[in-house]
Formats: sequence, structure tokens, C-alpha cells
Amino acid sequence: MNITIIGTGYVGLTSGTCFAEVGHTVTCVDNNPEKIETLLNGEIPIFEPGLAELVQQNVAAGRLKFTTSTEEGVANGDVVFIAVPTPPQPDGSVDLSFIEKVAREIAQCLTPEMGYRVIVDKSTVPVKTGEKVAQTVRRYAQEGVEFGVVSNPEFLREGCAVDDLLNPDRIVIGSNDDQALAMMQKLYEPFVAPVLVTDINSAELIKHAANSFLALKISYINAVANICEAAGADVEKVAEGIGTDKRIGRAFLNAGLGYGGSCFPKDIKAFIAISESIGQPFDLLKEVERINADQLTRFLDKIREKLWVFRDKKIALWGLAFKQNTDDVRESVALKLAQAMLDEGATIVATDPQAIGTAQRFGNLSGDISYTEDMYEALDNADALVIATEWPVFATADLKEVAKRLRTPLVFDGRNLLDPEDTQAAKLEYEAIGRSVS
Ligand SMILES: NC(=O)C1=CN([C@@H]2O[C@H](COP(=O)(O)OP(=O)(O)OC[C@H]3O[C@@H](n4cnc5c(N)ncnc54)[C@H](O)[C@@H]3O)[C@@H](O)[C@H]2O)C=CC1
Ligand SMILES: O=C(O)[C@H]1O[C@H](OP(=O)(O)OP(=O)(O)OC[C@H]2O[C@@H](n3ccc(=O)[nH]c3=O)[C@H](O)[C@@H]2O)[C@H](O)[C@@H](O)[C@@H]1O
Repeated sequence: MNITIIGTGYVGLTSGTCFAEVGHTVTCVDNNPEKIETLLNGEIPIFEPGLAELVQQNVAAGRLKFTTSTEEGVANGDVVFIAVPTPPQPDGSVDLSFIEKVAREIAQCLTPEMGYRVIVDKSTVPVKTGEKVAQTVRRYAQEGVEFGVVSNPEFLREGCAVDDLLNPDRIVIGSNDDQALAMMQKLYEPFVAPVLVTDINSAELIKHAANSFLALKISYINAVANICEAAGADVEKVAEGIGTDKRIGRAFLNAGLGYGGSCFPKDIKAFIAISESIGQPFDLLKEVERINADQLTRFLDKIREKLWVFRDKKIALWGLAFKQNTDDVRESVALKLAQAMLDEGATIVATDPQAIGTAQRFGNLSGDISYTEDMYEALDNADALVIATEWPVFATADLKEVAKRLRTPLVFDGRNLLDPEDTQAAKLEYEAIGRSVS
């Protein structure tokens, strides 16, 4: 099928490329000319494992192209996806101005001669946005234009987006229009995954409910971790003990500094605002947010307790990205932690396998911070090592080398990556999350 994706960011570029990979012909549109220029030059504007190769192969095969022209995109696509940002407003509700603008732009490019078109919302949007998109397109399109609107939320995780897209747990398509649903089912035929067909409102709600539930799991285990600390238990054992129950599952029970990233913080805020706006306040999610914010404060207290004061202390910081396998630093807890330590006068030498460049460009950190590609070099003469992101390379660090390079052998592990016994063997003083047993 011929499809178009409007918005060539994390979601648009990765999903467009994966649609091309399974045989569709895809036009990716973006109104940022530098981004399109980069892609036309064969470069990828983001780090996502496996993506660069797939983009190259599909461009070479003639199934994937890039343009800044929405008109060209709409002319080429029987199915037109919207994958533009839905950022939070100061009160937590969703700024839908990007979606509204694209709906108008699509409407103005449609003609009755094009025949029936499907407009698909892939961005994460509040329930009932599809109805608004349909109204807007109808209002701005010529008489006689035929179209259907679908909600097809995206569940990919950054860092494993290609695999999540090619092998999804499920595909959700929601619409009140049978012709649109039939076209979407055909589009997804090459994927081996259960397809859940719903009305449009339910599909939109599934996305916010899914992200909120995952965030809830994280805050739940973090609250349990704090109880473990006070009681002298090990949260890793508790997570294993509850996670092996199939009804609960071990995934997303990793205690740590809490969730960050461009999605969970904004989507939880959005779901709180949506539920309030329709008269059904979801206060449980406010507690999820409170626990999440507390994790950072508690961790800082823990470091302060050992160091006494941050001023004139050199901290080796392992991790800048909001999670492993990405260069994305949006809403990264690692950066919030770094800024808090800098504010108290610490000197930081930071490292990250992929996110040094993005942290320098977009992190807005102010204070005495420098960066090194070499995670061991960061440790030289430092008063403590602080681990803030769950990169596997940190989990397998040579702890003898860590102990040798640090000035004082203090390690604060904000992601429970290291084995307490190994740290003991290396003569490191080790603090983690919810692991008070020695
Ligand atoms: N990043 C992620 O892991 C996931 C994001 N989502 C959702 O997908 C949506 C998009 O997120 P990202 O891809 O991360 O955003 P992004 O910021 O990486 O990409 C959005 C792109 O849209 C472009 N754009 C904005 N207005 C445009 C217009 N009028 N015409 C053409 N292009 C336009 C921007 O230039 C940008 O390149 C959001 O609603 C987000 O919540 C959903 C699942 C996963
Ligand atoms: O809507 C979205 O944008 C996406 O948001 C998340 O994906 P992502 O933000 O890429 O990353 P996650 O792997 O979910 O991690 C989010 C945050 O939670 C933290 N986390 C995750 C898991 C865990 O057990 N503990 C924990 O603290 C991570 O460190 C990270 O800061 C969801 O997992 C995706 O399904 C969803 O599509």
C-alpha cells in the first residue's frame, strides 16, 4: 500500500521505515527542512539501534522517501498517518495545536478526485481527539472529499523501537468507519501480531491507560523499595518474588531513580488532566507522580548523608540518557540529578555511551560539568561514583578498576545495576535503592 507519515521524529521515522521494510511504499514528511536534508543525505537524526541500516536499505529499494511537502505526501498516501508532537501545557493538559494544524493541512491537500483516504492518528492524544480531527478535516476540505479517521496508538520503546515495531505485542486500531478499519487491517497484514479492533475513543484511551499503568508499576516497586530499605529487605528479591506470578509479571518492576523520558511524565500528567476534564478525577496517578519525584530527592539525601557536603566534591556520573540504548535526554532523571548536585557546588565528570552530545546540546546543565567518552577516566580522583542510567556496560564494569581510580571508594547505584557482593569484594562502599541488607 502507499502510505504517508506526517512528522518524521522518533515515531514517524521508525514506524515509516518499518512499514517500508514489510513492503509498503512510504513517504515521510517533516516541516523541519534540516531534518529532511539530513535524511536525504543518508544520515539519521537520532540514535536508534538497527534503524540506520533499515533506512538505507529501504531508500535504496525505492520504498522509502522523505519530503518537506505535505501536499506531495498526501497525494502519495492512501493512508496518511499523523505522528507530530503532543507536548504538555503548563497545567498538564495536552497541547493539540500540532495535531489541529496537520489536520487542516491534510484537509487542504485532499481533493475529491483522490478517492477515499484514511487519516490515522499515531500521536498520543486525549480521548475524543479523533472526533475533532474528523470535524476539522471536514470543515477545511473541499466538498466531495471522502475520508475516514482512525486511532492507531504506538507502543514502541526508544532503544528497541525497530524490534517493537516489527514484532509488536499487539496492534490497536480504533475507528467508527468500517472502510477505514478494513484498509488498516490490510496495512497490518504483514505483521504477525494480534490486532485489536475497537471504536475510536477506546483506542485513544488504551494508550494513556497503558502508559499510566506502566508508570504505576514503576512507582509501586519504588514505594516497595523504600519499605525494603526501612525493613532490611532486598527489593530485587521482592521484585522477583512478585514478578514470577504471571498475573503480575517481572517487567517494569525495576526500582531506581524513577521514570523519565519524553512520554511517561507528559502522558501521566495528560491522563490526570483528561480524567479531571471529564469529571472522573484519577487521583491514584497523582500518587504515582509523587512517588516518582520523591525517588530523586531520597537518592540525593543518600549521597549527601555520606559526602556530607557536595561543595568541592568531584562526582563521576555514569549515565545521562533517560534510559539505556538511546541518546535521548528529554526529561532525563540523570540530568535532574546532575543539576541538583551542580547546584550544591559539586564538580561532575559525566559519561554516557550515546548521550554526551545530546546532553551538551539540549541538557541546559549549568555548573562545573565536563564530559568524557571513557567511563573509567571519569572516575579518576572522584569522591564518588553515581550511576544514573541503566546501560548494560555499567552493569558489567570492572569494579577493581573502579575502586583503584576513585579517591574514596563510594558508589551510589541509582539503577541497582551492580551486585552488592561484587562491590563488597572490590572493597567499595555501596549504596543502591531498596537494598539495605548486606
Ligand atoms: N518517542 C516515543 O518513544 C513515542 C512517542 N509517541 C507519541 O508520538 C508523538 C510524536 O512523538 P515523537 O516522534 O517522539 O516526536 P518528535 O518530536 O521526535 O517528532 C515529531 C516530528 O513532527 C514534526 N512536525 C511537527 N509539526 C509538523 C507539521 N505540521 N508537519 C510536518 N511535520 C511536523 C517535527 O518537526 C518533528 O520532527 C507524540 O504524541 C508522542 O507522545 C508514542 C509512542 C512512543
Ligand atoms: O508512549 C511512549 O512514548 C512510550 O513510553 C514508554 O517507552 P520509553 O519512554 O521509550 O521507555 P521505557 O522503557 O518505558 O522507560 C521509561 C522510563 O521508565 C524507567 N523505568 C523503566 C522500567 C522499570 O522497570 N523501571 C524504570 O525506572 C526508565 O529508566 C525510563 O526512564 C513505553 O514503554 C512505550 O510502550 C511507549 O510507547
